[in-house]
Amino acid sequence: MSRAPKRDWNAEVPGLAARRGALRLLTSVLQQGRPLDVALAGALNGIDRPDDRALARNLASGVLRWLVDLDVLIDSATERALPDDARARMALRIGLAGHLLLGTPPHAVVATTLELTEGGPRRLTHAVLSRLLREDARLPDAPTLPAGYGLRWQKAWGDTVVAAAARALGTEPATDLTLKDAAQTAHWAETLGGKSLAPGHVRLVRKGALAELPGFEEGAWWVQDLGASLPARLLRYSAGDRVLDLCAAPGGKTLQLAASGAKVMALDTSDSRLERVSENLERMGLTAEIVGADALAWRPEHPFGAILLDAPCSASGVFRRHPDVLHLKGSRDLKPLLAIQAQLLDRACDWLAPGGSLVFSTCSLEPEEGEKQLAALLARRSDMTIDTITAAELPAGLTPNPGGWLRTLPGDLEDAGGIDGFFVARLVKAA
Ligand SMILES: C[S@@+](CC[C@H](N)C(=O)[O-])C[C@H]1O[C@@H](n2cnc3c(N)ncnc32)[C@H](O)[C@@H]1O
Repeated sequence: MSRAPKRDWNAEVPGLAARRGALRLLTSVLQQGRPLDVALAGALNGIDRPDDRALARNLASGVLRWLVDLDVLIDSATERALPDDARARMALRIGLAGHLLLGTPPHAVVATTLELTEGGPRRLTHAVLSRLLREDARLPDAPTLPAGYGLRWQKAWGDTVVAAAARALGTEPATDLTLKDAAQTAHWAETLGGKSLAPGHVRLVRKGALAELPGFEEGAWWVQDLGASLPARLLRYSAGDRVLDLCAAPGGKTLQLAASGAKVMALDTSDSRLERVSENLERMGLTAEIVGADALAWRPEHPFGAILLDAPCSASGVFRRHPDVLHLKGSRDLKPLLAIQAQLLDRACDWLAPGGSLVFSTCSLEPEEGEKQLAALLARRSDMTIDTITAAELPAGLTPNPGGWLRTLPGDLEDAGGIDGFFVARLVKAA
């Protein structure tokens, strides 16, 4: 049997390879429910040029940030709305994102969008696009949050936070680095031309290939949002203590704990994600004991002096870096996640030595995955109490909640480039 020749995506209309990649990425996220990062390898397979790959990712990310508003524009130019999953709608979203966000000239937008529509309604697509280009269609100042999230966050945090979330969604966030050696903060901030908001943290101002920056090869830093670095910073332990990083992969917090001298056991149920923990540890020249296990079925041999539980959650707090989280169906259904979080919390409390420290964190903006989960834990366990987080332990500009925990929200540190949405509570077990 003869095989169809492999298609050369790089030998077509200029810019088309990237747009085909963007289309496959968006189909994977919006129709198959795969996170953007997971979809990348498959969707960009066969696209060789790094700039085409980068453009495909930028277009897909732009569409995901501005999806609601791009659809409003498309619907304003058709009498009968195109189905949500129609190829023509996807092609129009990509074409408009290229034009309105990346400045692709109209003739290139029309040529590539019509090619992408392949087998779909070309005349209709052409008519919609021509009308929007002729009328000089614009996007609003900030994206509209996808259905559900605007209302949910308005109820939980109020209008100011919702407006800040919309601004954050429309902005590609700066890259944050965590340093292996916090004593070298000033050195690396200067060498990398970045800004430090906390010891051991550098926020990069310039863009570019991270692997080419000073310090990458030698393992002086890794990429981690400032918010994501706070849970490990707040855990109480001493160098040499046995610390359990429960739900550890891909390992940002494992690296922090190992770099500060703890004897870390990094446990996660996902073998593929644990491979990334091992790779990250190796690049950084750090060590930890890696355990691949379901924490709900596993038992430790000895209690731990400190446990970090960075629990699986909706991840709605990291929408700035991962705008796909706002469109993945699974992230909207909190129930199964809430049940796992509660069970993991109980396991962590049971495995803690008397007087031990527990940090519970979620990268979520949903109170059910933070404040309410904490309240329920305190109500059902008399052996755990809050160990109050103080302002002195946090980067300047962040304030702990009077209840003793930390909640970071859109709008926090906005002038310095913002921070992901996290909930962090520190608890202590009765001695
Ligand atoms: C929020 S991520 C952890 C991120 C990680 N702490 C870091 O900083 O890189 C949650 C992790 O929980 C893991 N997980 C989910 N359910 C689990 C279970 N029952 N047992 C162990 N790990 C679990 C997932 O595989 C995922 O890697």
